[in-house]
Amino acid sequence: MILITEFMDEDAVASLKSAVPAEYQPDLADRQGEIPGMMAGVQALIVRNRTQVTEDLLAAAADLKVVGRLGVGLDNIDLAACKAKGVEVIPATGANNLSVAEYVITNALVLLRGAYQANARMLAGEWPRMDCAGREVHGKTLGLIGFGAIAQETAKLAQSLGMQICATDPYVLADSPAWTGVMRTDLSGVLRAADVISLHVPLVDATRHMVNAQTLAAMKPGAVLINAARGGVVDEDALVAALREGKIAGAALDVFETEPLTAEAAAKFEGLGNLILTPHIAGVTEESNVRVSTMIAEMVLERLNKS
Ligand SMILES: O=C(O)[C@H](O)COP(=O)(O)O
Repeated sequence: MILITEFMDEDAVASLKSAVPAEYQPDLADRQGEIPGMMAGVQALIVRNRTQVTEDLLAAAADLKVVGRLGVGLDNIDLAACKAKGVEVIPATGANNLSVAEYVITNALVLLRGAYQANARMLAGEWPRMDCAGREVHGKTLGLIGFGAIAQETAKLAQSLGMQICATDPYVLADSPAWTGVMRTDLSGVLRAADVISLHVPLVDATRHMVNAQTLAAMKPGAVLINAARGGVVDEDALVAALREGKIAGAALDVFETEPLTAEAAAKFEGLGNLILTPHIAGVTEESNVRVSTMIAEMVLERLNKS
């Protein structure tokens, strides 16, 4: 039996159902408390980023062999507890690289251009030409904090637009071909050089609030920040202060310290110009949903067939 607790491409669900009994409840992550009670007989659990795969859930999952993750971030899964129970965790590595890379490039263009938030003023009869005359990305520097596969895809797109790239990542070896045409530096080097900074690190202890008052102060005046990684990597209060004080020129946030973003948690962003908020969709397009879902369906079935 397979239990799917969040949305998945319907064709991929159908292919699972044709092979093994599968229960598809795309809203089950909203009722997290019900999941442990449904785990008896479940050999594979398929989740996105909202289902919390905790030690408690695993304790109720005597038959579980594999967790398929319809995405790449694993901070909602207790990896140590999975390992201890011999439960394999399979992420959809690579399947949403392009959608995140396109998201970052779109936001770099929109944030530097500064032209797309004029509707209210124009509908009120204004003609704010000079306020909407922004900057080009060509010739600007994109700084990537974390230089894994998604960041590398983003770098390629940015280079095709004439951007320079600098990046930091202690896990990509100095002699990796990935660095060709990219300035390899450290965090402070990225903060100093970049006009656009994009985050590509997982949320772990070492990256929590990695972007804080100090790092924001070290960014170039006029620089912008894009976070499509994980909410906890950015200290939201420090970011709001930096935006209010004009220390940086804009930000795009796809991920938040609290998700879903409640009206209460969103209130601090009220009234900020050049701020783009999206609901954790950087990695989710129609196409990536098909790629991610197909990959996980195939890999989960392969894993179940082995046992
Ligand atoms: O980790 C990821 O790949 C992204 O956060 C997308 O994951 P999601 O599809 O669960 O939103």
